[in-house]
Amino acid sequence: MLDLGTLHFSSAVSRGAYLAVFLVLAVRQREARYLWHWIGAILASLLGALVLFNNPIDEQLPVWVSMQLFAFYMASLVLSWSGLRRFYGHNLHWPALLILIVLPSLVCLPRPWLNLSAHTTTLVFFMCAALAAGLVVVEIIRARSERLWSQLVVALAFTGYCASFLLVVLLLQFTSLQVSSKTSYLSMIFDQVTSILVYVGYIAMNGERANLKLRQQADTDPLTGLFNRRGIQRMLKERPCEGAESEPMSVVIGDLDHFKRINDTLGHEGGDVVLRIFTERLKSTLRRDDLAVRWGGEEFLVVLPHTDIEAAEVFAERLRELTETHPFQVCGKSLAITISIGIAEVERPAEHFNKAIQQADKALYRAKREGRNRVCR
Ligand SMILES: Nc1nc2c(ncn2[C@@H]2O[C@H](COP(=O)(O)OP(=O)(O)OP(=O)(O)O)[C@@H](O)[C@H]2O)c(=O)[nH]1
Repeated sequence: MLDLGTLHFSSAVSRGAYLAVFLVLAVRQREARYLWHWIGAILASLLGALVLFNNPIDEQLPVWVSMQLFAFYMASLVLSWSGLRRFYGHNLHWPALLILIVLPSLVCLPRPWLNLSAHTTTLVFFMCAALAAGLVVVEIIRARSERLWSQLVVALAFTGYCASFLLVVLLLQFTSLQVSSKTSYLSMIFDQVTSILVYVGYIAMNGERANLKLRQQADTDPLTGLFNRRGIQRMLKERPCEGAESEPMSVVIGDLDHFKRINDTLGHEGGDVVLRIFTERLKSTLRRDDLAVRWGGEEFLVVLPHTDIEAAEVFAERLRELTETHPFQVCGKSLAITISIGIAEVERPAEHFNKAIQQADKALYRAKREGRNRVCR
């Protein structure tokens, strides 16, 4: 079996390794300030491990050593929590964080004068530690909209920490449990496993979010924030039917008329403003399940689930009218802009989506040929 000294040593070494990895990440991702909190958390627990390494646990620890230990381990937990708050974009309340870090140490301070036993101060420490670990779990539960699988690993680890700290509180309070080399041995093994889950979990959360962001950027048109072609193809692959196969589905392709003239008179920036204003109008006409896509330069595609060709025509006509009757205010000028629209119903199965787009595209060209500012099917 491993002796306690070896466990403390391996704990310190593994934390040193995590520290190196997190430092590299923090230097490469300067905007990710939460990484510095997690670096602080690892550093604090590394220092705590070194203090334990230097002090035999079977003897009652001197007040000064207990204070250091409690402060380092509380700092590790609290900085984990503050890092997560930053990760999710929440504000920090530094005074509250500091109080939580130093409270167990402060309780140690008057120990010799108030005749407080080490047992009482240890109890306070574990209660504060359970609170801090619980706060981490609450933070992750509150942020479930982030949809990161890796945050579940961190939540699991901190649930384990919180439960084990509460268990120690109960045992200290209601049994004659003494902190000894045997209990320390078990807690060290538990900590070694759980801290791996926490730190690897943090690295995975960081990577998973970066991946999601990249994928979102690749699927989104930066000017309008709508899906681009790639985005809609992926979306349809992931949600192929948009409802039952028996449900109708239609596609609408709209192209702003004479857009080149707008660019020629107002410049490219003016043209961009028109595209943004049109996007807002388009969005205001959509239902929750409808998907809008920037299909090309001044061409927009709308996928309308649960919609037959008649209903799609009503939608398209409304969009055409909204564009025509509300002049666009750009660079202090009021512009009358119109749109030509082609529509088609998607034959089932949904694999015929591309065929429907070709049909809507043909209808759009007919709308252009027949004089623009109209809907064709
Ligand atoms: N401002 C701006 N212009 C764009 C963008 N993408 C494409 N365009 C311009 O859109 C114009 C499209 O011109 P055309 O394809 O000739 O079509 P049009 O002038 O709208 O004429 P019709 O479609 O026939 O009514 C071109 O001048 C492109 O440079 C963009 O992101 N921003």
